[in-house]
Amino acid sequence: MSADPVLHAEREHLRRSRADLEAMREHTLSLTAQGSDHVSTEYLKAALYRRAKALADDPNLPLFFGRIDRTDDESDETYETFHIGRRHVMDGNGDPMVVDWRADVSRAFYRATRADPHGVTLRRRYGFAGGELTSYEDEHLLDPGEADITSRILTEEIERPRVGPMRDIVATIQPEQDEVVRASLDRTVCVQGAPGTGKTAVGLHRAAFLLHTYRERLARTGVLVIGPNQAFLHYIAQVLPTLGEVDVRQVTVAELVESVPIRGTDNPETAALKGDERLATVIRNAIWSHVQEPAETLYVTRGTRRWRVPVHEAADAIRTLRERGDGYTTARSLLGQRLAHRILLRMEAAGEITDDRVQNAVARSRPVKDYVDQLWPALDPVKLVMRLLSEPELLATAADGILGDDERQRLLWRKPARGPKTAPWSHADAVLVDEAAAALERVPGVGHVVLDEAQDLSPMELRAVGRRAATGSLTILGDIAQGTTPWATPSWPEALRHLAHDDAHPPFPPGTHRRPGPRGRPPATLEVLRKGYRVPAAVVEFAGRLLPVIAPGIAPPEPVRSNPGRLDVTRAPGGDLRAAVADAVREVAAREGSVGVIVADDAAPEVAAALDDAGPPYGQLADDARITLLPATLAKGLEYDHVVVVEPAAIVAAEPAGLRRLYVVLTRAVSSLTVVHCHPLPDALA
Ligand SMILES: Nc1ncnc2c1ncn2[C@@H]1O[C@H](COP(=O)(O)OP(=O)(O)OP(=O)(O)O)[C@@H](O)[C@H]1O
Repeated sequence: MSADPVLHAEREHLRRSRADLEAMREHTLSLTAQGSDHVSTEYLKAALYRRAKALADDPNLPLFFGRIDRTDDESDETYETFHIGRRHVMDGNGDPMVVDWRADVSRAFYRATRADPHGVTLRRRYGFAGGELTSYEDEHLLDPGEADITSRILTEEIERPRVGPMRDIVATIQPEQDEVVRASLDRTVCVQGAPGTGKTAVGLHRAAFLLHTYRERLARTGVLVIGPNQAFLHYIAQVLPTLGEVDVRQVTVAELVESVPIRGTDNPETAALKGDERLATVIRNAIWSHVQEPAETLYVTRGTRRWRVPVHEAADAIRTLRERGDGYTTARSLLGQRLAHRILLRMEAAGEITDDRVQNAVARSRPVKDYVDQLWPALDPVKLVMRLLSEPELLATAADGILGDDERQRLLWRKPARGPKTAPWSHADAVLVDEAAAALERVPGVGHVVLDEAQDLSPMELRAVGRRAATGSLTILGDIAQGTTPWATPSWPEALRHLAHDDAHPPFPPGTHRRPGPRGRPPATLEVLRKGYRVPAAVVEFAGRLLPVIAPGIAPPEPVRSNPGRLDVTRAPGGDLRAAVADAVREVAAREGSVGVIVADDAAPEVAAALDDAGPPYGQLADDARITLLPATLAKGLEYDHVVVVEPAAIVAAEPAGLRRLYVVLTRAVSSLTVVHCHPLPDALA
């Protein structure tokens, strides 16, 4: 028995909670799935199986990490106690043993302060080793004599060595983060935050919160998480499943717009132009340029009679359809019916008996179909964009008054493509195809989209993301100072404008009357996270020297960790970079925690050779090794206890936004940063 009666009682509560969870699981397993038919029985079976799986106890994760005791406003007497954990656990009577961290009662655990205690008399945090409760920490929020302390449990969580993939932060979500996590589903929230302020963590926890709070709605519509690349997705992949959410799709931007085989790359200028929002108008112009003014009367023969739709009536039908604001294909699909309707009116005027079946038959008749095909031809998004990038005349018409001669030249492929399978598609082209597809027909969206590293997306990419959330909301996470693409967003209002565009109201057809938007999207709010949970003070000070140059007006994170961390800047003795790198990596490898060796992309083979010769064993990004060698362009969003940055000058020289890349790279460090160089450091750092 533990000497401390409080600890003893809490351990007892943990033991009982575990037993209750096991009972819940056994109960679920004992249920027989009995649907009305085979399919629904199988469906129920699967649902029960998943529920039982979700109720499995992970012996290494505590069932609860905190507790609040509350009093109601009237009397100080009646206490309610809630243990707060990753999932809800109830006893045999249905009373809560542990409440889900996302439940409404749990909010006070995260938000209560001495100034605003939310009715909380006691907040308790627990220390755990493995799954076993080892300590606790109490705050009596109503006791004026008790001083504010920095939670040791929070400090330990922040300062623990980082090994393996990203973990959840449910036990220690901070008030400014909780505001974002618990923002309601109808709110789009844009988060600007310096490196390590917890943007990614907050975005994933908001997804988990929304899935819990709006379970039914989101089960139907879905949640989508979008990250910059596979390495990043791999790093964050386990966070949502740990929180019990296994149904969230996590994709890269490239996967989001996957429609053509990518076999080419664009130079930065061309990619920037293809990402420019003017291309949305060019694409719509190209699409709508296919609609012709009718020049001939439409004749339809039925039985012994011939009916006609005169040119001005056909033109009228086409004009009204264009003005509806629907996609090209959607509007096209209505034209046959509209023309048939005109014929029906004539039939009725002539005394014929008609009904819907007659109208449908006329709409599907050969003459009407041919007429529609000629005036409003069917289009395919892939072929349309292929032609736009191959046919100077089509591009010239579509870009008239929008792009200059040189810009049009830049867009055209050097050799016109012969077919969609062999065209030299680039990622930026795939984004154009996505835009074309949306201009033809609206794509179904999801209930919520979490977009990470949003500052790097082009306007056209932002549109592609925004349309996935056309009927939902977004969490947009990023840092203007970490924007490294040539088209990185200069400001959040600008990015939000692209994200919130409305495909139903494209910038075309020009001169036509537009209906007001069918749904007013609520405006997005911008939140700024300031406290930094990753980068220690010494490293913040060093990397922060770049900020006035790369992003004036953006503040560095305010480090929460008490340990100032360690910074070593080493000029390679005798100009031998390889030896100096191997030395540095060997030295930091002796410390506890993960190691990231970050180099200019070009230099990766050389540094790999140096480590092979004289360094400790290491792996590449996918290997999950303790020491990872990684190219600078893949470091974004990741973190390592000890970071060795090799030759900053080379990282800066490698790309136009090289100084921003360097800022990203330097801010991956959790405990120590070692900079090894031969060439002088960039002025701003020196
Ligand atoms: N409230 C918290 N409690 C404990 N750890 C936290 C908290 N908030 C963030 N962290 C940790 O701080 C680190 C940085 O968080 P995260 O990667 O989400 O930051 P970020 O703002 O997305 O950084 P970057 O801009 O570099 O991508 C992670 O290890 C995360 O778990």
